[in-house]
Amino acid sequence: MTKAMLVVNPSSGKEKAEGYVDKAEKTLLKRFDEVEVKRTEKGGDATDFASHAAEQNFDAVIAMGGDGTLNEVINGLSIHESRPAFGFIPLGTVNDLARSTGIPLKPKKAIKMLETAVLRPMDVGKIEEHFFMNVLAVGMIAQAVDQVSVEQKTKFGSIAYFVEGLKAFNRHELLQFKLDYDEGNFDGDAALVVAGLTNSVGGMENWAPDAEIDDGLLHVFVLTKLGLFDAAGMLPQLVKGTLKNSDGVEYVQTKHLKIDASGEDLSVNVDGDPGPALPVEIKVFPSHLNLFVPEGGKKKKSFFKAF
Ligand SMILES: Nc1ncnc2c1ncn2[C@@H]1O[C@H](COP(=O)(O)OP(=O)(O)OP(=O)(O)O)[C@@H](O)[C@H]1O
Repeated sequence: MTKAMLVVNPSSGKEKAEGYVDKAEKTLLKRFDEVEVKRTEKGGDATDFASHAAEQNFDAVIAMGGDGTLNEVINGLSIHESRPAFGFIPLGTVNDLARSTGIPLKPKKAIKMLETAVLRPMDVGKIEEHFFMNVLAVGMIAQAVDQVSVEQKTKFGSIAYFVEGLKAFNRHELLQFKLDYDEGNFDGDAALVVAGLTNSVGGMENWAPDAEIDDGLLHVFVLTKLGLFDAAGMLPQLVKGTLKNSDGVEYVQTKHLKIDASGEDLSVNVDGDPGPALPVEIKVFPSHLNLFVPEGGKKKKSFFKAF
């Protein structure tokens, strides 16, 4: 007998989640013998539910929510030896994992996709004691993104990030960073360090076109200049998918990373939410989870059918 858990954050996606629960449950019942629906009430619930599902040998945990909820579910699953398959119905503002895998951004379509979805291995990162699925960012702009409140996101969606990001350009001072990666180190001034597992970062799908969700690598970008003028110069490269070649950008691929910075008390933005303070150690767990992705997606060789 197969069992799936549907973890719903009713506050996510401008509080529209509830309207999709019935449809999602019915769709999952086409694939699984039993579906348990769990609604979160506060931060931490989604992690506890997912962890419980792993302990109870559920076959799959499907998250319905924004990146915060997805990150929590990944944390609940990743600590276990035996991990249920992971799926999600995106409801938030950014949804880089959906953008990177062809999972529809529209909830109705994402639910429909689950009927025929296949499993694909995905890497998970670990920063200190916390797992992540998309991206880490450190610098003044990342600090600014941390200032966006849940209320602002619910009301204004991605515009809230944009406004806070623009404000931060006024104080884009360079910081003294020290990075250690597999094949070297960086010791110098930078405005922003971004380390991603996915090709899409902050909703920008061409950020790191080389990145695959199962390549076992962190794609690290060190932006050594980042005034409004420099950012405008990088824009065409970002559109073309060649950001790594931009003037003022250092790019490395690595499995391990240490980040430190002197001066400011900086914390790391993890998958769009505030995370631990520097210094931090980061490690990739290759193909740690199996993710439901659209049938016939981009990279067929590592897809497999289950349930
Ligand atoms: N019932 C609830 N009411 C209010 N907040 C909740 C509830 N359940 C969970 N939360 C909190 O809501 C946070 C934000 O959720 P999430 O990121 O999934 O949605 P979002 O803010 O709409 O998406 P995004 O961050 O992509 O914009 C979670 O990290 C969690 O702490």
